[in-house]
Amino acid sequence: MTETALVQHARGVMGLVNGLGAAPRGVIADSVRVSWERCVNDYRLDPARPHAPQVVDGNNLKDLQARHEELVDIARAEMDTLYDQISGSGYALLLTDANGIILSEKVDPTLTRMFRGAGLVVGADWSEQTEGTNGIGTCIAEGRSVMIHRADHFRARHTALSCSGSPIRDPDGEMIAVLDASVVGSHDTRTSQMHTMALVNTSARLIEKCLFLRRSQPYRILRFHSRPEFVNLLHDAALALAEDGTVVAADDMAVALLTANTRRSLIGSLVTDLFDIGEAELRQLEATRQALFPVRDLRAGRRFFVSLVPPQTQTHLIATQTPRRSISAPAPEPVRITPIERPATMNLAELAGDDPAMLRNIRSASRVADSPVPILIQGPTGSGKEAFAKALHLASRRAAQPFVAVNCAAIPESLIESELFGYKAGAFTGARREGSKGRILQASGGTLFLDEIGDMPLNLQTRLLRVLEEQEVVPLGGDTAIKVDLRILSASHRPLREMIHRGEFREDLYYRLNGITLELPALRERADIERLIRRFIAMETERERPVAIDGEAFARLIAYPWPGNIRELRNVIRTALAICEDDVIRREDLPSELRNGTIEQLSAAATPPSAASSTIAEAPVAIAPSGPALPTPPPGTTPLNPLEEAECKAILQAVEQNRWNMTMTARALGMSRNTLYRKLNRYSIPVGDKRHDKLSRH
Ligand SMILES: Nc1ncnc2c1ncn2[C@@H]1O[C@H](COP(=O)(O)OP(=O)(O)OP(=O)(O)O)[C@@H](O)[C@H]1O
Repeated sequence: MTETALVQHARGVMGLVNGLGAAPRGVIADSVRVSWERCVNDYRLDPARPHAPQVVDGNNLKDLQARHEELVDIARAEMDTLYDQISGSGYALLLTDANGIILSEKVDPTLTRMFRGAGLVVGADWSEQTEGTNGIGTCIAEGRSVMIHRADHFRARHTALSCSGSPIRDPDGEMIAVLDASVVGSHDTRTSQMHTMALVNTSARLIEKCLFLRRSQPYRILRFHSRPEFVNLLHDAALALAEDGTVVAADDMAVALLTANTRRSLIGSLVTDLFDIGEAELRQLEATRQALFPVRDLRAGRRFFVSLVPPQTQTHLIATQTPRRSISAPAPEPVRITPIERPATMNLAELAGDDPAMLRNIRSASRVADSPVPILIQGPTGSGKEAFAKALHLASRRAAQPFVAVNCAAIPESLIESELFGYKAGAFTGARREGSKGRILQASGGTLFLDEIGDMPLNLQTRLLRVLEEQEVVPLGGDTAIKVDLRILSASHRPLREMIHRGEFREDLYYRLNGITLELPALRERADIERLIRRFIAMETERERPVAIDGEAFARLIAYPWPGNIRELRNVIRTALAICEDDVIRREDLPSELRNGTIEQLSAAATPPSAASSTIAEAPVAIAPSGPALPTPPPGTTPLNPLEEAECKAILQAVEQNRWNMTMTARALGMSRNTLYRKLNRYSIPVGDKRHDKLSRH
């Protein structure tokens, strides 16, 4: 901001507070005006006065962090998830205590300097009393979520910031922290900041939930939701119960679902007065741990599903991670499998199985299940993107409305427009006489799933964007717009971000579709492949009696890299079941690519998990025995600056230490796999070397 702009901002603030002038820019919300008044009248701050950030000293900071260790620990995992969702957008995620002191942060390492310059550092005091109106301090002062966008800030020097802060409360309802996402110098509009605000709010609620569950460990915890698939996920409602069934704590979701006024109004009630459940049933539920039981809310009559977690010493928050499979130990005995009925559609929990990445996806998705936040599903072909989209639709309030899937890659380019937007009678030669409604209109009220969105031609991307922004569609040959109400889910196996850089995909459409991104893992990366194989055999067999798979065939299915993912696995199993003799699947029932060679050769043939998220340069890389040497940049690319060189070295080192396992490398570097692949691409580090891939699989 120029000197003049700074002075103008300060003058505008003072003018408004003193009732003399107009707001500095646009319309200022009442809550911002009230905050500015607090800054001037109560804290005696001057918006123009230069002011160094107030940072607590190292020892005091350590004390503060130690005092909030449990909170910081819980928040870290959630901040990692949120960061993955908004990484690449230049945000700093900040956790502060109830006084606005930053306790921890999650920042893109390349932007650290910029955030430091803006005063967003661990230990800094962002209370309203010190920094004036801002996302953290004003959230604390108002006791609610706030978005402070650019010129809403009181101090002129903060007007490059956009901040979204959400309060975090302890199980007693006391505000103990703020979670904030801030960006410097972004030209995003206030409206596009709303997405970030919604995600920050959800993360703050989830941190509260984890804290609630951890602090309620000495009690029985009753968890409930109207949708059975949400029970025992972080999105459900929870009541902590004393031995005799008295509610000793309730979370906000319980307050909302039971339409109570406050947490306090639930505390002291007997659970048997809230639901039509008796003590005997509670005991039975406690013994079966996590089994679901249908109940009715005795006051409002709503139906819920409940589970009961017994008192425990270890937190039981979310599904535990399954250890990675070992491919070196084939099952020696044939595995017998009892047939099960094939469900018409699978729900989210069934699709996720026991895979941690999939479970994380469900957690992310369940936060926005009933909101209009659009979801972009990325994953390699056949990994289950459409199945996941359908399950998301069925888990939302729109479940009874249409789910309309459009595969942008399958429709000829010349027909996409009429297929999507519909047309009036006689709109073009060859059009049906009665016209066509179009897929967008068909989906109105329900969900529109845009599959292979990366294949949509650029000119139609522009039209689609307009439909999404205005929520109305004009059919071809028509002149009146028709209002639509759409939930948008989209999917792509192509790297959309790279397509944006190449000018093949509109950036504004990308952000409009990508409220959150879910990455579906390739089948070879799933931790629950053995369970999936068993389940497919059980589902696909048409026999009534059990079937079996012998150890050798089973080991081959586990070792094979599955370039076609779940779809390929299903087809291989269908064929094997059709041709196998004596109801036992053996090696000879498998296709040649799985049948030939040793098991080690099969697994060594694995291709890198790059197809979904990135196109990685194939240039060879030289790795010196003493440590990683930097790859030679391909001709025509800009040489690396010293900072990039250091980052490239650190990534190479981490990649080697983690034996080219990209998931572990990303975790070690504290970045998402997507970001890692982007950086590998940027630094021309190839991941296609089969030797490395083989190493990563053991
Ligand atoms: N977790 C799962 N368990 C069982 N079956 C699954 C699972 N995920 C997907 N499937 C099945 O695998 C097949 C492929 O899934 P789907 O069509 O959803 O993949 P996709 O990623 O959308 O594929 P593409 O990229 O080719 O469009 C479908 O028959 C689907 O029902």
